[in-house]
Amino acid sequence: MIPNHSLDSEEYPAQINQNRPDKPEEACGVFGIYAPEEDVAKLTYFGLYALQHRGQESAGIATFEGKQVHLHKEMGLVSQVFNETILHQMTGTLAVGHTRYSTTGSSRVVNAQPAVVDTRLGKLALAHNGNLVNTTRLREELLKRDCNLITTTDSEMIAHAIAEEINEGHDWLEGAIRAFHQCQGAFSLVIGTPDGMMGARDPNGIRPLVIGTLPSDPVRYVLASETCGLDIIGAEYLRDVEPGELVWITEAGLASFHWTKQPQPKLCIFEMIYFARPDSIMSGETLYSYRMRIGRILAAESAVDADLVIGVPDSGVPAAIGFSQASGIPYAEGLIKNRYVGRTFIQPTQKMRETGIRMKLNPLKDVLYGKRVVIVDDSIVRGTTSRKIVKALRDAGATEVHMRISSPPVTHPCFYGIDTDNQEQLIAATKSVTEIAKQIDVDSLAYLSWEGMLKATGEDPQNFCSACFTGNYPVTVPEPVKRSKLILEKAFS
Ligand SMILES: O=P(O)(O)OC[C@H]1O[C@H](OP(=O)(O)OP(=O)(O)O)[C@H](O)[C@@H]1O
Ligand SMILES: NC(=O)CC[C@H](N)C(=O)O
Ligand SMILES: [Mg+2]
Repeated sequence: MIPNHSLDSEEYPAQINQNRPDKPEEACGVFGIYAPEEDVAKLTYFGLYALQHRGQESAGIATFEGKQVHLHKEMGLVSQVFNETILHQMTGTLAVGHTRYSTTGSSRVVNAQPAVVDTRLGKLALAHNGNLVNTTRLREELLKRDCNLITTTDSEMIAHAIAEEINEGHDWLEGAIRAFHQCQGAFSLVIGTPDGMMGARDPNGIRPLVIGTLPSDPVRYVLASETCGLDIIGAEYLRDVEPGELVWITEAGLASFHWTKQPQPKLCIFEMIYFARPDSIMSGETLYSYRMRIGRILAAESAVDADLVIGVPDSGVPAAIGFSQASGIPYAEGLIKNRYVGRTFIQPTQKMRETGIRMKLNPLKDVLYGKRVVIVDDSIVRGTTSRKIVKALRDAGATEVHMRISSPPVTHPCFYGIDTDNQEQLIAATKSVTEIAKQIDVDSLAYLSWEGMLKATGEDPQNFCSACFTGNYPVTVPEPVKRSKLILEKAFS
């Protein structure tokens, strides 16, 4: 157990992390389970294992045994942070877990989650996916209330805001709800307490959070960022935590509270396009199905004459299959992914990122030689992946390379918990499609339309946040925060 981290030299304001070439596009994974009869630490470990793609910097679990909290968190992957011995010591009736990719506050162990904070009712342990946009104000308020903030994360601020309300006499639920009203931005939360576990989403439900049940009597509940976190432990998907909902899970079961009068669903569409796992259910179906469908729409919108369709593993593959089905052009595997290389390339320099891509994806010469190839990926963010891949395909003998992207151009950074880069790093923020095609050296390039992407969800397009494609941010981003990531108007025009 390592409760002893302290922050020595990092300065505040902890604005949203910016301009870090080593950052892939990720968010965080949260998990929680209330099941006194089970080994909750081990089940949380498995849940986090399934949510590893959401954050690869650090991992942590807190278990509650009455008022006692066992906490272990470290930098690294879930499999590196935990082992049998550690998990064995983490007894309890409920557990909360987190895989982190930092968005506010640096990537250091002190900032790893769950954030554990003392209150008059006992400790709370909070795991957060999302990102607040009003951290400067919130921090000032908390400091005025003499809070002992030891990290530079927004997540710790939420934990302290709840603790402050509890310490002023409110109970867990009132305290949490009062604190949520002080937070602006994206927050999907799992919060452990000695008396039960909470799950909550911000009024827009920007980040996902689902509820599952264990096949047990009495019914026990599980919370996870995605349904793949339920599948791995044999829990059944019950439903999503709704935007603006708080669920309270105790020995008595699950109670639901709608803590805000005007919830307005704005699920992040990038979760559907790229971020979440294809076997996770969102909007009533697995994302594999959604991604196949947008591949089909892409083929209809931007047909091309070619011999072969290939996908960029992993996340480009379902759309490539859909593209092939709709166009009638045969699908093949043209790039083999080394399964031991993580989701993306966490290297500090551009040169190392590029080596990372070669290490990760290797072209199949026999498949590609002499062929006119359509290559489908889910997104182009900085353009590093596409440029390298196109070169590799040509080196392998492809005679033409046509790139098709199953999302619109990413032109704006995310402030709500996916770490798309600073705007000037986003290739489509400053370049036209023709310029991008030239830069990545393809014979043709086409993106999915924004309308096509949203129509394919089968839901009201208003129910999604697509700010990274439009710049229309559903939760107002304060000017100083905007400035930390956006190209200033003058420079842009
Ligand atoms: O334009 P870029 O900045 O290079 O980023 C875009 C690439 O990054 C993502 O893949 P990633 O390798 O992160 O994960 P995946 O294996 O799940 O596809 C995405 O699917 C694109 O392939
Ligand atoms: N990507 C996320 O969801 C990160 C959660 C939180 N903002 C942090 O930086 O720790
Ligand atoms: Mg990819």
